[in-house]
Amino acid sequence: MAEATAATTPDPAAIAALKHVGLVGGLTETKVSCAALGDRLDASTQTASRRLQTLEAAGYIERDVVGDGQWVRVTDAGEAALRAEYADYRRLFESDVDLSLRGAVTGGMGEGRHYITLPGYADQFRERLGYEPFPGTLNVDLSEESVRRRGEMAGIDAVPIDAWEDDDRTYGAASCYGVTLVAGDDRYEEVHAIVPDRTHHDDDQLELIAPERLRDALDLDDGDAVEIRVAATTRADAAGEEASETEAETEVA
Ligand SMILES: Cc1cc2nc3c(=O)[nH]c(=O)nc-3n(C[C@H](O)[C@H](O)[C@H](O)COP(=O)(O)O)c2cc1C
Ligand SMILES: Nc1ccn([C@@H]2O[C@H](COP(=O)(O)OP(=O)(O)O)[C@@H](O)[C@H]2O)c(=O)n1
Ligand SMILES: [Mg+2]
Repeated sequence: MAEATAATTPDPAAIAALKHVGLVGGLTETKVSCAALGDRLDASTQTASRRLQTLEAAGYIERDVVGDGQWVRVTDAGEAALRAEYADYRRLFESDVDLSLRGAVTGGMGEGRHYITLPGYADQFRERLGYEPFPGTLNVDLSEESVRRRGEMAGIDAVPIDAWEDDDRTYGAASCYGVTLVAGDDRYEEVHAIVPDRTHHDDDQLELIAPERLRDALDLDDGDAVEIRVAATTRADAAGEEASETEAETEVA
């Protein structure tokens, strides 16, 4: 079984250039000159040009060079990177992140069951999530809008599942986000969206685990619309709780 690898991520300087392209209209399409971009970034025209090349190579922008500049459009991957930045700021300043993703139930590659039941993962699920998941992952094909918004999950606290190895190979780490799965008038609260570091799926699929077979619990078939409400606890919340606990302890002492 081939192991998928993550693509290289542009550095913060390239992300700053991407933000500027977005601000001048690049989320649809905009004409950019490297001289103006350089001014804005306090860098030379050559540096600005290199940043655009980096962003293009990473698949974050598409470019069409013309005589007096270039038309630039931020791609979905680029927008997701900007939304991940946005999530960091929300985490800093907001305690109530409201993220709801939508999509349709779909079948996957039949591998979820294998991974979920491996002892190296199953033991961690039991200890850290407090339940033994049904063997498999319910796959959700996210809407275009939700594919763009899923980058915001970076700002929400996840339960980490560590990498491990056996005699034959290594197994990658994963993050579990507490979610509520809503289907019509029914909902299932004890669900986690599991995001493996290594996966064969693109960003458009989100995998869910739960103590029960969700297709039975919520009477789901392929194609059924579902909403995934990501729990509104952020690191800002957690920091606030820790601070008030410390204050309370100080008062008692
Ligand atoms: C807990 C967990 C760990 C995973 N670890 C790996 C891994 O180490 N290497 C890998 O190639 N894929 C890994 N995967 C991803 C699977 O290869 C695959 O992308 C996905 O889980 C298939 O699910 P499906 O059968 O529902 O389509 C992992 C998946 C899960 C759920
Ligand atoms: N909590 C869960 C996990 C998996 N499932 C389903 O259980 C089956 C096995 O999961 P899987 O991940 O091995 O298979 P696919 O998602 O690749 O089809 C699939 O039909 C999933 O949709 C579920 O209904 N509820
Ligand atoms: Mg699955």
